[in-house]
Amino acid sequence: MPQCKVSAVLLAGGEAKRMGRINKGFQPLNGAVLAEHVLSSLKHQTSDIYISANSYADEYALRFPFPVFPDIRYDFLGPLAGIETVLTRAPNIEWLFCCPVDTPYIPDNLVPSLLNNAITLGRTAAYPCHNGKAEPLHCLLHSSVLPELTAYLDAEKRSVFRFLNSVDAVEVPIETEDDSFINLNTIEELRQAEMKQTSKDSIEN
Ligand SMILES: Nc1nc2c(ncn2[C@@H]2O[C@H](COP(=O)(O)OP(=O)(O)OP(=O)(O)O)[C@@H](O)[C@H]2O)c(=O)[nH]1
Repeated sequence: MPQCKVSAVLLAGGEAKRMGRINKGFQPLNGAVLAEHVLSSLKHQTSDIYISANSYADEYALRFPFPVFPDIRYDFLGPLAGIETVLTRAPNIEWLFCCPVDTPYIPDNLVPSLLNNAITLGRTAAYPCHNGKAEPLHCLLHSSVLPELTAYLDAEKRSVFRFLNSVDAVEVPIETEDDSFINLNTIEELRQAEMKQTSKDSIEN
């Protein structure tokens, strides 16, 4: 298989309405903030990292050593707008793995699995399916999809899943722990995740 470069975008440009519009990625969970959990996994799986942020772009730029891009259209058109921005502004992207800031437990072999499947099948996009549920926000895209993505957003379409199907993305079954794609949208969900991890730690020790 040819050597491929995979970049990552941390998607942190949403409004976080269900969390009261606070800076979701900076909320603590088990000794690190959400963004740190995701970034540490991305560092092992990708060659360079970009951050897609809007309201809290300055905070991200101060805290993390990665380029931060606010959406180029206007804020809050959804995650595809952040992905379009990074594909447009970041230099030399070949493949881009997209990852929401609120999924702190992504599996360590996720990016290689998506890439292997996309390349083997000659596709320009891939996304995981876990426990029978598609996870389109954790997609891998080849940079060549940018014109289709721009046309899709110009047509005022927003669904990530439908976009992936329109570019014939491959769905990749991922067998891993149940919590791997857990998505924390409220303060209550964050608290529950913290409690679950604490009780898991005390059972293991
Ligand atoms: N760049 C960018 N990212 C977005 C946008 N909307 C959502 N995201 C990101 O996409 C991921 C999934 O977003 P959602 O959970 O649907 O939205 P959210 O803003 O995080 O939360 P809610 O407002 O409560 O729905 C999160 O990582 C968001 O930060 C957007 O307009 N631009």
